[in-house]
Amino acid sequence: MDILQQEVRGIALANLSEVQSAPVYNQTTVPLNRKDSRNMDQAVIRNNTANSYPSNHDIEGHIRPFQNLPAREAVDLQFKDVSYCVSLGFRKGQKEILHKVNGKFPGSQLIAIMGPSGAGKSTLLDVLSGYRKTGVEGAVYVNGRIRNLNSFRRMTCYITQDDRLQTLLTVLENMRIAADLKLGPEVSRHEKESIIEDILTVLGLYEHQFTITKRLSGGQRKRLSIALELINNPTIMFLDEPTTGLDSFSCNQVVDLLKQLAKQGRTIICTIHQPSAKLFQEFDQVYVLSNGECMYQGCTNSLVPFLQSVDMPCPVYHNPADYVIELACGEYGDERIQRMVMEMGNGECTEWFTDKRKLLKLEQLRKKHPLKKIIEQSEDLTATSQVHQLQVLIKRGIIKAKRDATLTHLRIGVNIVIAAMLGFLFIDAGNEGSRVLDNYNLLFSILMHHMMATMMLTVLTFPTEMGVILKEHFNRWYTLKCYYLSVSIIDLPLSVFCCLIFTVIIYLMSGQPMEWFRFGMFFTISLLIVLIAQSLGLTIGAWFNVVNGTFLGPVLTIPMMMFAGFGVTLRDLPSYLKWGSHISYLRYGLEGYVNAIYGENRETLDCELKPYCHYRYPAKFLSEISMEGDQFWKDVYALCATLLLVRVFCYFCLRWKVMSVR
Ligand SMILES: Nc1ncnc2c1ncn2[C@@H]1O[C@H](COP(=O)(O)OP(=O)(O)OP(=O)(O)O)[C@@H](O)[C@H]1O
Repeated sequence: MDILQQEVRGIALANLSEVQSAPVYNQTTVPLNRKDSRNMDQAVIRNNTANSYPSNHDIEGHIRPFQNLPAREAVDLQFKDVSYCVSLGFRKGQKEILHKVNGKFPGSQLIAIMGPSGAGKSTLLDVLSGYRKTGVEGAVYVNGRIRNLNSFRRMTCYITQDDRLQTLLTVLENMRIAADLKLGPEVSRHEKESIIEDILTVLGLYEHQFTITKRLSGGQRKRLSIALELINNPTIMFLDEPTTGLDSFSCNQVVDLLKQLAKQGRTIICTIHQPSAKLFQEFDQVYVLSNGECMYQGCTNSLVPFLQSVDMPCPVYHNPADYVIELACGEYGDERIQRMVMEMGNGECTEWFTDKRKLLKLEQLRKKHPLKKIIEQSEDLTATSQVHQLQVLIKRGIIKAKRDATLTHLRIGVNIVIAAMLGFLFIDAGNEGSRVLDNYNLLFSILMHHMMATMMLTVLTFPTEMGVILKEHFNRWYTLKCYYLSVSIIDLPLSVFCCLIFTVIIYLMSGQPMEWFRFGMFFTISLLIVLIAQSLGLTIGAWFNVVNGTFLGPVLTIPMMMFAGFGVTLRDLPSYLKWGSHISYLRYGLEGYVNAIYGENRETLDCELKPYCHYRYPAKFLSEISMEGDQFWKDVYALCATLLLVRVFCYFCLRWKVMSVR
């Protein structure tokens, strides 16, 4: 398998040297056919409008090539007896989605996996790309040799159906980040810029390079998804429903582009629902699935003769793609499906390929692609060092944070507004002996604000980010460790700023003691609570979707509140529940606040509003709520330990989530 890795590396190195020398495609411009000229006309018309697509043809009518993405050596993909099972849950058994399917996907071809909804198209794509590993049986061969997943992933990319993009970055920023993460340090900035310019031009995104991604149209987003993965010039591209949700013009553009990529030696495999007759003709090969079995495999043009041969002729004027889907749906009876599956040998039959002689057997493929010298390759699939990944991810995080209306602007606004509201409600409560209980309520309110506002914001926003992480991590942009570290680092200054602004407002308005060390203690506790809440939010957001997370976040907080010592003092907690107060970080937070304000031998309080002040002496109040003794540092240590634990736990949750979907 290492030899295969070596082979891939060889291709990659060859590719790099080609980038530096003469680009292969300078000599191999592809003349336009009739369809191309039609497209060019359309492109020209659109170029005259405000929202234009740039033409990807030169003035002589040739398709403008990828100058900086040289051709790839074609890679053959074959699979034998591939089955895939999912567990339906505890004691519910298993469900087999793919039933021992076989197939051959030769290199340099644009291949469509078709079938009705639920036939198993996405599942087959996931299995072939290596995205799904658990529950998979059978063998996948790459150039005649059993697939080594690590080597295979180095030469492939996976483009999901939903465009998982960083919507707050411009097209160019997205491309630059992708180039920085996906191209090794040996590629210079100039080369990266040339590659980006080339890809954006060919994909018709050059004119939109300064547009924020969230403002792109569906078709442009899809092309950007493809552009991002093209940066490191993959040999095999898997695309899940690249045309879904696009108008016919955008569909044609995307498929035309895929065809160009296939012509350059890449194997392009995509699932597709029900293509129009015109779009269907664009594909070189079709693989039709029905209920997890192969009904047809072969050249697109051979589908009609095949249907004829099995006595299911395609009606005249009927789109063959529509007809075969109708058959696969069982509209003409299940026995027809079974007949086609049998005739096809569940994908083993190669009768209907264009040029059968060119289809090589596994041993012939191995001979054609001999083993190369083994070079040790690390298990790490990423192209750059972890320090570099961290730098790039932090850079991206900062751009996002500056533009994020929810996580940054709203968060700062909420902190200012809530601090001012609480300040007005508890104005000057901090120094007045008759308002000690009010002030205690205020401290608890501050604790709840820091906890809920930070946690819920993360619970609501992180699940959206999870999809992007899954895609980028699978496509080897970065390691999870680097991503997690970057998130933690980026959030820190914002947390400090929000906490500081909140603490200053509330501290001054509520008339807390004007001593720097007390302010420092108060701020420290606030910051630790915010960081713990953020980590809990990340954990819940990584594990659950938005709906479950929104429910579970507050619900899981209730026991922590019970044990904080607010309603029931720590002394009055039943002995069998005392353990709860030791694990409640809210208890340490509240105790820390109380100590910051009333501990450290605070002097006697003013008593101006009422003739009798029960808690004029702070020590008396501390004793009554059983928080006497200066516990502050113990609380800080406990909060630091909780923070560390939750952070580590969060990382493992994230890891587990990334692994479990596969
Ligand atoms: N984790 C799972 N548990 C149970 N059933 C599953 C699971 N994943 C997929 N399936 C089932 O497997 C079948 C194939 O799903 P898949 O998503 O591959 O279909 P598809 O052909 O891509 O459909 P569509 O075109 O609608 O996306 C469906 O019936 C789906 O319900």
